[in-house]
Amino acid sequence: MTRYSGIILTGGASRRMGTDKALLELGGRPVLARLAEELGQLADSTIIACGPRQRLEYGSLGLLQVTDVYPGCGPLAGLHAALRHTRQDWNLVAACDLPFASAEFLRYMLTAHTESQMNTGSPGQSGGADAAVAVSREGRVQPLLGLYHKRVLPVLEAALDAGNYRFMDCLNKLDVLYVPESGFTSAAADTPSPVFNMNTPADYAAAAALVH
Ligand SMILES: Nc1nc2c(ncn2[C@@H]2O[C@H](COP(=O)(O)OP(=O)(O)OP(=O)(O)O)[C@@H](O)[C@H]2O)c(=O)[nH]1
Repeated sequence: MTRYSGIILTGGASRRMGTDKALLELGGRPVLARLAEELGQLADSTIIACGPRQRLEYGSLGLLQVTDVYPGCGPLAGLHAALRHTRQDWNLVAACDLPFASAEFLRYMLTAHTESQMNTGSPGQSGGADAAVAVSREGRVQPLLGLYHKRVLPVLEAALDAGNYRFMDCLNKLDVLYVPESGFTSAAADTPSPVFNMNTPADYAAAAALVH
């Protein structure tokens, strides 16, 4: 059975929100704690890819933390830093501004990934696509919710070394499975979209209204 590590990206500046998005509370808990619990359902252990200041602020949550090797270079650098430390080849990734990223949706993505491996005739722990990323119902690619194999590290590192921090440019160099949210149905009614993106105070208010 394939084993997974978990990665939560929190190292952004949260400029639009004006406060650290990872520590905002939804349903009485910080988003970071919610995501750690969701990833913890599937991953052996979870790493937070954070900034240096956050290491102290997140201490009480008791999660492993790493800081970026390429500071100030965006989420690509966060994924790079985390992949250098995770134990498993396959890594489940969620950004802290996707508060409704769920184990249930990630399981759906894993099933899609496994099926694609079988369809391409390359089943096995390291066969098939290098990554699987979510695509919203509106067709927007969300690279910060998905599955990445450690073998993507050299591609990430080359891009960071070259000063190209655009995530999509990296995805275009990888074998990526794009998993549409539209094929996903949650077992629970009224489940918020797993790719709901929370960047501004208005987004936070909308997210809070979705939590019962
Ligand atoms: N480790 C790490 N994570 C990052 C970095 N930049 C962004 N992230 C994370 O990636 C996700 C998406 O970030 P963005 O919304 O693009 O940027 P942000 O800095 O969080 O927010 P803004 O300052 O409002 O643009 C969030 O979970 C961020 O915490 C970075 O340089 N390092």
